[in-house]
Amino acid sequence: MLGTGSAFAKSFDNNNALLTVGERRLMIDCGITAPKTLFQLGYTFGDIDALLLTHIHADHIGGVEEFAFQMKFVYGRKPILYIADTLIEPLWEHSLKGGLQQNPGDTLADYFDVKPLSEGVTHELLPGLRAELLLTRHIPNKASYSLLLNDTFFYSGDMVFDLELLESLVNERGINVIFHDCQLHPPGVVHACLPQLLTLPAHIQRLTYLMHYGDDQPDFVGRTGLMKFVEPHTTYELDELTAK
Ligand SMILES: Nc1ccn([C@@H]2O[C@@H]3COP(=O)(O)O[C@H]3[C@H]2O)c(=O)n1
Ligand SMILES: [Zn+2]
Ligand SMILES: [Zn+2]
Repeated sequence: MLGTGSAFAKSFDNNNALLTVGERRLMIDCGITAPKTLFQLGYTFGDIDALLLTHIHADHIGGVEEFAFQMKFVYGRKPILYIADTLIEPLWEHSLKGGLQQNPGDTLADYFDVKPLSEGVTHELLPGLRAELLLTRHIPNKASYSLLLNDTFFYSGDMVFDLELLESLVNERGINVIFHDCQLHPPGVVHACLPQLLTLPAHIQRLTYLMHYGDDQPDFVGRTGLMKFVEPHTTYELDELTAK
């Protein structure tokens, strides 16, 4: 995990991840803090093969302009950009064009090898890494996607509490690890909040790890029921997590 903080956290970096599969690396979201975090952890943008974006908020896309410019002008190649088909136009028109457009007619494709993802369809992102996007509720009229990885691991994009979805993922789809965004204080208007997540049945809590939390997270250690916190700047072995 590059970071595990909420959008406003200052002691935790943005909730972004770097997945390594064999020799290849996929970054999940690239927020404001991602360029500096990568540097602090000893990576460069040149180490990244592909970027996947969950939705358009600065803690998830605020570092994309630098990523795009560095890949073009420092590393001289187009990384893969995996993104929901519905987000391509708003990402360029509403967020990136102001900084990245150099010539009229420039598009995302001038910086990235854009691979549109359709919701509900499994795509192979890297050899050995399959992903399905799930449209999950975050902010009304704003698309945000969560990820099902290799049919075993659920990684929430920002989303509200959705008991029905979590039950169906675990009870019907065989998900055995959940990384879920967690707002520590209620009410959970645009994120699941801790009191809501504490109502999850025990067998789901045991599979659940909390991320995207605020600066007072240390006050909540030991107060998360059967759920654990995802730690920042920490590597998790998916095979080990999902094998439990
Ligand atoms: N309707 C909204 C919209 C946004 N927000 C806050 O702004 C943050 C943007 O990044 P986030 O990680 O989605 O978390 C959002 C809320 O903290 C919020 O609280 N209510
Ligand atoms: Zn966020
Ligand atoms: Zn968000």
